Amino acid sequence: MPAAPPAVRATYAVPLRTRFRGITVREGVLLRGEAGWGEFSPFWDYDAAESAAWLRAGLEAADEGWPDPVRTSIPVNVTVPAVGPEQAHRIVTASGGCATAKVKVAEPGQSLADEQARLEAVRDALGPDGHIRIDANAAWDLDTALDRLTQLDRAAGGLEYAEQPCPSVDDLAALRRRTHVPIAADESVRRAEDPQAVRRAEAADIVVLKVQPLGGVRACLRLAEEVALPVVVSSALETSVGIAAGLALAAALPNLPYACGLATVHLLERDAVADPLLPDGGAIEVRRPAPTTETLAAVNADDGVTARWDDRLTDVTASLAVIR
Ligand SMILES: O=C(O)CCC(=O)C1=CC=C[C@@H](O)[C@@H]1C(=O)O
Ligand SMILES: [Mg+2]
Repeated sequence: MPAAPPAVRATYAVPLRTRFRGITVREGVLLRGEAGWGEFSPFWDYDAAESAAWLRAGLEAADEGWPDPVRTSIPVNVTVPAVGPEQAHRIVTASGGCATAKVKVAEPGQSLADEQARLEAVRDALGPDGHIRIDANAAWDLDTALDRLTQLDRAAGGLEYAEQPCPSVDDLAALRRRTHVPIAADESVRRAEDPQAVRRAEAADIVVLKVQPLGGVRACLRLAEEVALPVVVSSALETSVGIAAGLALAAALPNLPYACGLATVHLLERDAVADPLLPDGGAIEVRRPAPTTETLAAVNADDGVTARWDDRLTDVTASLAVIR
């Protein structure tokens, strides 16, 4: 792997259609190497050391490419941000045929009633055969999680699983022993020193793997094998350049029992490619669309944002050299 990021690169900044994860504009750098385009877009709350994994993933895409796929299409969930019930209904109906919805809950400032109304609307839009999962982004303590899971499971007409209801692995394990709702670990894998702790503590039924924070497709395949739990591949809200890496992971996993969280390009107002990776019939085709001069111009960041990302790339490259 080269010590420096490829010289051919483009910094993008694209507004989100709905506030998500506290952000309203998604930014990052697209890198072009011998194997194609890669994406480097750590959120700003990831420091240089944590962002090294994100850079490894972008460089893997640009310089090496990915292992061969074993499937050609990936079933996906529609992602429903913390919006009101009418909008939630519309998002599911316009999702491109998704039979699974992932609903954000535990958003600051929202009540249990808001969440119940959102879940009821999503169930109405999906019908009785659809699957509903929730993501609390580690917001609840154990007692709150127990209470909320009971209430939200009822409002949803059954939950497929709850993603990261509590922050600690111990609380996830305790919760898992006391609820029938399956538990998925996300932050406990992607931001943890020791992603295997989840398996040792029997804290989850499912792990959510994201290519950028976990250092690339090959690193995720190794982790999936070691952790030996069903995997849901999710996005980090990338452009289609980053989503292609998630699809490559989902396509290369030996087993893929659940829909993946890769249908997030529609959360962006614009994409970096002309033929975005969006679902059709509830699945996204495994392919790798490339940006063009015109599509890059449409998402181009201004000089100030580009300078910030140039600095960040320099810092993260330095920490990558130390970590490697
Ligand atoms: O899994 C999905 O449906 C979409 C991706 C998604 O929800 C996320 C992407 C990026 C950052 C996270 O806050 C969030 C998540 O927690 O899973
Ligand atoms: Mg999550």
